[in-house]
Amino acid sequence: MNKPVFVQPNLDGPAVELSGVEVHVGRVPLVSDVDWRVDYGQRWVVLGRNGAGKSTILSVASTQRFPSAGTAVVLGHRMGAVDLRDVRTHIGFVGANQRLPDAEHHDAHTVVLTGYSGSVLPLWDRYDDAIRERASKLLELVGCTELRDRPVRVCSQGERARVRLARALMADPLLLLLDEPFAGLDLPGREDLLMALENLTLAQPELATVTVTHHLEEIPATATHALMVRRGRITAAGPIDEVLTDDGLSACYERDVEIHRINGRWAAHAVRRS
Ligand SMILES: Nc1ncnc2c1ncn2[C@@H]1O[C@H](COP(=O)(O)OP(=O)(O)OP(=O)(O)O)[C@@H](O)[C@H]1O
Repeated sequence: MNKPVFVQPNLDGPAVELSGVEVHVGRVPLVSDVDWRVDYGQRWVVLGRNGAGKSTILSVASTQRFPSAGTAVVLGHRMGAVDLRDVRTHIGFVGANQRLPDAEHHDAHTVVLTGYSGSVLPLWDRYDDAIRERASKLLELVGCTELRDRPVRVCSQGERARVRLARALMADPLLLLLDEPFAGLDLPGREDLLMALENLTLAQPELATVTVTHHLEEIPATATHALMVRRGRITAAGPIDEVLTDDGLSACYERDVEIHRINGRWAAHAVRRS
């Protein structure tokens, strides 16, 4: 039997390149013909109706799921060709329903620390003073300094969303994937998290980010590209100013919508015909 080949991220090519990707469950196709390239430094948003296939595409980009057909190259390595466990440690993933299983018994600072070891339980011997300080700084970045000693299980939904983001950043990722990170946040909470994301991308210009969202108000002002998905297929992908148009979004949502842009931020509503 061949030994697994352990590899480190390769920064020469794109952060993610999906070519002809399909994902099937049994004979049911969840997504088909997905061609998508994310370069380092790009900040993508992914839009589409419920069930369109956004999370499925993200699960391939995060290497959690293998494509049924086509090729997926993530951080410079083709899935299926090499052992990706070391590459995976450079991918930050935040999901709206992502549980922080046993870690829920721990305080927020401890939960953030587990992001460094990529473990569910804290591995205390791996956290030196600098790592602990980094966890504190990330809690500060997401506006949660006061949660430091609070058990995560008593934190509100919005507070947990921010703790998840800080945890994902602990590994110092090259690729950050956020699946509906704003779900359940109130307006100030959403704005704080947006600001945290915008600050992050300013602080780490080479980081590639992909954010799935249902609301244009949740698009960071620093977003550069948009991917639109309808019924498992990409309807548009490219620079956000070119693809996030009334026609583009209407085609994606199969509904006439109108987009507004105010001070670099986005908003949309359905066109009502009286
Ligand atoms: N294991 C599975 N078996 C059958 N169908 C599945 C399976 N997993 C996902 N699906 C279906 O695939 C489709 C795409 O799911 P996905 O979660 O990618 O959509 P999404 O665009 O992220 O939706 P939402 O915005 O509602 O989160 C959905 O119709 C879903 O029901």
